Amino acid sequence: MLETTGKSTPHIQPQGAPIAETILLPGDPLRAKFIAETYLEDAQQFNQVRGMLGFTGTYQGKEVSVMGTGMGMPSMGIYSWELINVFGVKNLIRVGSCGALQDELNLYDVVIAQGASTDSNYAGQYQLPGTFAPLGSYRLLEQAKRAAEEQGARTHVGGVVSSDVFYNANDQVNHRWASMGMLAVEMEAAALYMNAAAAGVDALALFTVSDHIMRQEETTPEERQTAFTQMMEIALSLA
Ligand SMILES: O=P(O)(O)O[C@H]1O[C@H](CO)[C@@H](O)[C@H]1O
Ligand SMILES: O=c1cc[nH]c(=O)[nH]1
Repeated sequence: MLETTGKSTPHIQPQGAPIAETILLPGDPLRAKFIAETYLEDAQQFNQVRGMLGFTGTYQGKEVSVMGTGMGMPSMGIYSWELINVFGVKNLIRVGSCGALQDELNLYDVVIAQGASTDSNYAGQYQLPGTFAPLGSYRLLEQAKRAAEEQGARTHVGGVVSSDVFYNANDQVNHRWASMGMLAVEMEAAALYMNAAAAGVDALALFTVSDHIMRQEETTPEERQTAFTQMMEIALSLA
């Protein structure tokens, strides 16, 4: 466990409660609570600032934390940066929902984001002499793919789009990303991958397909909070 005594940030105040080196990061803090209540033994809450609930416990004897990150790259950017650079977290695994862009994806399928293209300018801060390609950790990706196969989960590995815009005024945007082979759209993975790359730690984003953009199919908010258990179990196996 990482020692947090005396450490706090404007957004994470553990008050001495531990944080593990491996953390699961759903956007929705109630999904974090669900994961802690369903899977963790001896869970202790380590954050409640802004309702962004965080918990630490054990899963099959291994230490693991789970915390909400909110929606969008600025929010993910803050929480993942603080977890990595202040609290020393080393393995960050996003467990999100996504909108499918390709025909072969169905509701509840699992997507593993090998890379995350984006319409955001988050990479501008690094002042690179070109365009950065945000990639997931290959080590975590291999482990996740193996765990998904063992579980028999319908899984797709490839690129996702991390968008700043949920309600886009341009109705062609998703079709353009689909034409470049992107599997799905979501809103945070690129910022997570960039913060991890800048700090030299491992990150991976897993998703459950919550809606199909091209076929106008969707799940309910209750299902988004709790019904994504295959993805959660794959992520927990990475601890
Ligand atoms: O279900 P989460 O993890 O929040 O992820 C997706 O859902 C939100 C949009 O409804 C965005 O945060 C998007 O990335
Ligand atoms: O960001 C997201 C997440 C789920 N579905 C979408 O259409 N977009």
